[in-house]
Amino acid sequence: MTVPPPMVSAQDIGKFFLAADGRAVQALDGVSLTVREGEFVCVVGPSGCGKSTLLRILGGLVEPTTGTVARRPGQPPVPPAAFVFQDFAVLPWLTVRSNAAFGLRMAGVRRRAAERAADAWLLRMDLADFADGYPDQLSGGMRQRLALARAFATGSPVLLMDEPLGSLDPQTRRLMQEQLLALWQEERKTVVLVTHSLDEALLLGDRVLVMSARPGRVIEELAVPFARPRDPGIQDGPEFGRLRARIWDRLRDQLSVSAR
Ligand SMILES: Nc1ncnc2c1ncn2[C@@H]1O[C@H](COP(=O)(O)OP(=O)(O)OP(=O)(O)O)[C@@H](O)[C@H]1O
Repeated sequence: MTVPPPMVSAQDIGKFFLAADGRAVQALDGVSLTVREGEFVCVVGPSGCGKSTLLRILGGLVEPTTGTVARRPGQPPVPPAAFVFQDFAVLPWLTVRSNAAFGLRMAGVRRRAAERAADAWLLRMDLADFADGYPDQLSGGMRQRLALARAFATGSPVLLMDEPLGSLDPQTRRLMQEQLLALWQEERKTVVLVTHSLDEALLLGDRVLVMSARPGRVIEELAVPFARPRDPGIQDGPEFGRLRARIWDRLRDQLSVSAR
């Protein structure tokens, strides 16, 4: 079997920020990872350990202080990576259609073509009836589906997701996890997803990376053994519980470090 090519890889990433009081804050320390084409990698870790910073560095929004990042070059106008953020990042002054087309418009695609791609994704995400409305007419779950439509519509092979379901109520979140699982199975994008939910990481990911308390390092990497396509019912099985307990054991130590 041939090994898929790396889409994003990071070598020995370190990141310092200057805090408001002038102190240097080390967010990341020696993080290395390679994400291969079609892989779904989930990142868990204590609050403030640098997960979002790592994702932004992988996507080129933030420069690392040390280390290097390599991304497979995109085929313009498709951006090499598209982001999905927790707070939906929808623009309230644009219609739902223009929001869905926004990523492509930013990549220089003409309005007509961008809106055609957006409409196709709005249809897939059950939002076609709202295309001419505005985001404030959408529920939280619908807004997050809009954010996903925008990212998928870009055609980017790499999706970087920062707690994309974190603002949703538990039932909507579970439904969205199942929807994301099905979408990934159809689209086979390369995904890096940051989450606080161990269940989400195990349900969706091929690998789960566990990060230490700040400065964030990768302290464990777990290959998720469940075959694809996955049935969301795996969450109720004993193997799922065993893996969740294993990750929690590693994480618990780090949470107590970060609480000190
Ligand atoms: N632009 C910035 N300027 C200064 N400090 C920053 C900046 N961005 C992040 N930090 C600091 O870097 C550390 C890591 O932040 P980051 O948001 O990456 O963590 P996180 O693991 O994603 O947190 P959470 O799980 O709470 O979202 C934190 O201490 C944060 O305050």
